[in-house]
Amino acid sequence: MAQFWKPGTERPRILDDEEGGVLFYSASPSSSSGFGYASIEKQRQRLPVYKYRTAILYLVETHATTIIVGETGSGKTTQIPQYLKEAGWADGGRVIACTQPRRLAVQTVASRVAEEMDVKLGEEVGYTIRFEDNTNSSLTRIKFLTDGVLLREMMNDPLLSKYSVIMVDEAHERSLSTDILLGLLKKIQRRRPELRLIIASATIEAKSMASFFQPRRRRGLEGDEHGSSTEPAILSVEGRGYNVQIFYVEEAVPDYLRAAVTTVLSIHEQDSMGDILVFLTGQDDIDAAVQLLTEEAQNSKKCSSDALQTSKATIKGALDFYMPFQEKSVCSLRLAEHRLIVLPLYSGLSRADQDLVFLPTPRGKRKVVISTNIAETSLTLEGIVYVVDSGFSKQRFYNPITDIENLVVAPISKASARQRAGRAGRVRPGRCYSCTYILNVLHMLQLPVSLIGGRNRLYTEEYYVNDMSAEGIPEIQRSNLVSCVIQLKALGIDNILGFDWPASPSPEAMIRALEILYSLGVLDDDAKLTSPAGFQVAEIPLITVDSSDGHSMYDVSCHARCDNTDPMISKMILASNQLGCSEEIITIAAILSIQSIWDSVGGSQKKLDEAKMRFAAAEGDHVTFLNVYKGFLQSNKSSKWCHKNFVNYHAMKKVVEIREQLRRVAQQLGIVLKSCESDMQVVRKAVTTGFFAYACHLEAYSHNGMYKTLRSSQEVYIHPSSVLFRKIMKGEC
Ligand SMILES: Nc1ncnc2c1ncn2[C@@H]1O[C@H](COP(=O)(O)OP(=O)(O)OP(=O)(O)O)[C@@H](O)[C@H]1O
Repeated sequence: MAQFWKPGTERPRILDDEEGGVLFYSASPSSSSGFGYASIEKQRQRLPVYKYRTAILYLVETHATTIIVGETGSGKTTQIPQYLKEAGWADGGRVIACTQPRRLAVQTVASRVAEEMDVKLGEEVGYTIRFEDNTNSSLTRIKFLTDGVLLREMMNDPLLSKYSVIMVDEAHERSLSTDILLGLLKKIQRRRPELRLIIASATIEAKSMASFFQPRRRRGLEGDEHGSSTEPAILSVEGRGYNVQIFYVEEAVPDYLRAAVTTVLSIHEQDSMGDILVFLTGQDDIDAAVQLLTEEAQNSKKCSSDALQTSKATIKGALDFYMPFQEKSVCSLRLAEHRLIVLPLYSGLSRADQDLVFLPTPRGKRKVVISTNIAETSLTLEGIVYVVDSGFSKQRFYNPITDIENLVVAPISKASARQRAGRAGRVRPGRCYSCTYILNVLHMLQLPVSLIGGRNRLYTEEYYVNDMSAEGIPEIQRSNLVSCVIQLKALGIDNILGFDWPASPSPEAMIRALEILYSLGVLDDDAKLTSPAGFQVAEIPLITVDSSDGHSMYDVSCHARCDNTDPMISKMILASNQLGCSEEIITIAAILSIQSIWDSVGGSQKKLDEAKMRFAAAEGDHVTFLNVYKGFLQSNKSSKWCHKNFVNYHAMKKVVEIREQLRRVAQQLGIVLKSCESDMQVVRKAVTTGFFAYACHLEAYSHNGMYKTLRSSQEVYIHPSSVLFRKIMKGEC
């Protein structure tokens, strides 16, 4: 059977690498035992990483960089910062930082560590994510933050001088921000030899990471003036919390979404109690899965008989429990009657909706969390026993020649699959039902992966066979680099092409990014930030949600990952100040940050199109968005109104949340908050000021709505989800 990972089998140990000068350190493997309901201190001591406490502290003391590889759930994230603090690394006002690629992980891990240390979150242990700083400058000693936020901190403190140790966690993810951060930290180390770096992950290629941190001019192991070695050390933490059994489907499944839903129902019918975590790709998939689960559960005999046996009081108790959050989710209410509580989890949800997944499951119920890869790393959801892995995620792919960035459903890497499985087995044994086997089958049969359920339209066999690595392609090599360039420029890195990257970006993408920034007036003739526009654009924090579960393919603009900067949106906001339409443009910017505000699941495509037409503006989607937002406010932010108009209530709540944050940023930048009332001409001008690089013209001879981009004569079409699609088809535009 084509299994690529079996739990229980020995993970290959990392060996000495004398040539590369990498030190290997291994303490005796730990034997993990059951946790039971031990005190928090006992639980901490039973984690595999505990046996390595002394070794970790020794390596951090004696090496500038330590790379720690340990199984998921072994205790890297929650324990190592505490060990460092106990050993005095936070004395004298210094701070220990631990970065995460995702905001949700930052918040949950920080609260767990605060709980373990029995301190109030925001004091000794705090966190910072974009727009939210829950730290105290004089009290906080352990700080969790996204890698993007740490990059932003460098704008004020380029050497990150308050930090004694920086732990870059989940480094295998190789997000854009992580790679920029790693390059900059390496630079900082040269200026601050006393700074300690820890690079941690369950699935990182430790040797290649170590060779990146090798000093260019080898100074040997005798060390620097601080008595520590500049050679990186690698530590392998052996052992895991609980066993996770892996199951693969025997044959290729035609539709991973249906397969995932069926697996959930069969677990529910056949397996013992325990919550289920399902990994799908994005909001659309997840909403569809919730819908399917509802329908299937209603047809399920077992569920119905269970529902009959469940006393009314129990049902009512469960409904009351989830009522504040579920009033809009009719599906979940119906499923609660069948003992299943289904909760979506993606970054486009408001924080309150995301928090639901952490609530304890009511007695006699089973919680099903359907998530994007937002839950793939660092999260511990206590009740999870079963993981169902679709084997896919949404990934961005940028083509610098056509300047088009698409977010496509693509196969995940082995590293991701291990991380997903690792969400089980953290507080009790678990099981992972993996659908990733279908990829191997297709590979063996030499079939294009795009055959799977028709969901992988842009994924070729050639890509799979030749390019897909065990760890996935670093984001920097498949992204638009506009936001990355502006960040480095803002940090005073002028020679971007000569920057020391862990993985080099393509020169074409880099040149294209420089071109765009120059044309936006953000960079001058010497490729330096202009004043004030360039600096202001760099100041506006990114407003898009995590791209990893992000945007529809319609949004081909440069939406970047969390806590970055999106210069086109920033430029649009700045332009709105002069044009007197900042209120409208901030609304548009907030909506652009959401995957979709439309509810595509509740009914037929025809009904959705009709609903869209009720808001449609001749000017296009941006003005249509304003109409939807206005309607939502007029309805008093009603979920019923959303349901009736095929508008996604969760998304609209998130829009309101982001809009508020953006208004605050705009005010800080001195932008006057002003509405242009009904003058949509100025709104269009502001949008064009930001996004003119994507201007295109309708080909006169074209009968099928073909446009060509002004810049590269690339053929493009209006996306079917646009309100202009119908008009163009009817020849009205
Ligand atoms: N919120 C929580 N509730 C209960 N137990 C938790 C919680 N967070 C962590 N734990 C326990 O601590 C263990 C270690 O978690 P930690 O996040 O430190 O592991 P890790 O090695 O960083 O794993 P990963 O790489 O998967 O994030 C978990 O396996 C779990 O047993």
